[in-house]
Amino acid sequence: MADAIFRLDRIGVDYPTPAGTVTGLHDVSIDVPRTGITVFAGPSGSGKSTLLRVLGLFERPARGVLWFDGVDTGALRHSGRRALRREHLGLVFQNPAENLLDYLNVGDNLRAAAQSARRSCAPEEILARLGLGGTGDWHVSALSGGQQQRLAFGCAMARGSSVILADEPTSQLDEASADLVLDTLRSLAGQEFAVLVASHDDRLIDLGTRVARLRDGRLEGVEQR
Ligand SMILES: Nc1ncnc2c1ncn2[C@@H]1O[C@H](COP(=O)(O)OP(=O)(O)OP(=O)(O)O)[C@@H](O)[C@H]1O
Repeated sequence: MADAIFRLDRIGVDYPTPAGTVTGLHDVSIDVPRTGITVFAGPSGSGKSTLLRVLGLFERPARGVLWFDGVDTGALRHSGRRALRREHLGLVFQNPAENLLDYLNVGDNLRAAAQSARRSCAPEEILARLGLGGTGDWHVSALSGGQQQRLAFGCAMARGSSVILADEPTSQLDEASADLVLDTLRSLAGQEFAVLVASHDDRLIDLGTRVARLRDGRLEGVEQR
């Protein structure tokens, strides 16, 4: 793929356990496009979270090469990986509370996210894009779980992230809140981000512009839509 933000070549991850080595990923090779929603789908234990941790530069693979925007990330030292993460990668975890600072209001969460990437941001503009206009001075706990997840995506936008990585962003939400997250993903799909999501939620998988199916740590197939 000419315009890939990530290129993975035979990535393998091992976990040492008391019972022996568990292989989390076996020889995963895939290109991830610079825009659109790439969904990593698969049953529990298939390697989705492991793959997102590798892509988020939290986990160094035992084997294979991971390029980010043409850079071989395996050749980077810890500080280089951290800088790349800070400048380009936004993370959204499954539990809304993990994504936000509960002692700051909504607008200050966006400002803090921007500052962590040494940027400034216009909170009201981001909130309006997310359908959260007018909530800038609200306490985070006044938002529903779905709105908090929307704000977490907003924090990634405030950081200027070119890639947003989301691990099961709907799994801890009721249906109405999950709908808010799905709407947010729909609106991000046409924008300037690569959105990478791990999920086994069929409604989220349906939104994928590229769906990579994993099973037992192996890539079973990639569907371009
Ligand atoms: N820290 C770890 N130590 C040992 N084994 C691990 C660790 N993390 C993941 N694994 C193993 O690696 C494999 C892939 O796990 P992973 O969590 O990536 O799957 P998943 O598809 O995200 O599952 P789920 O949907 O349940 O979160 C599984 O066999 C799992 O048991």
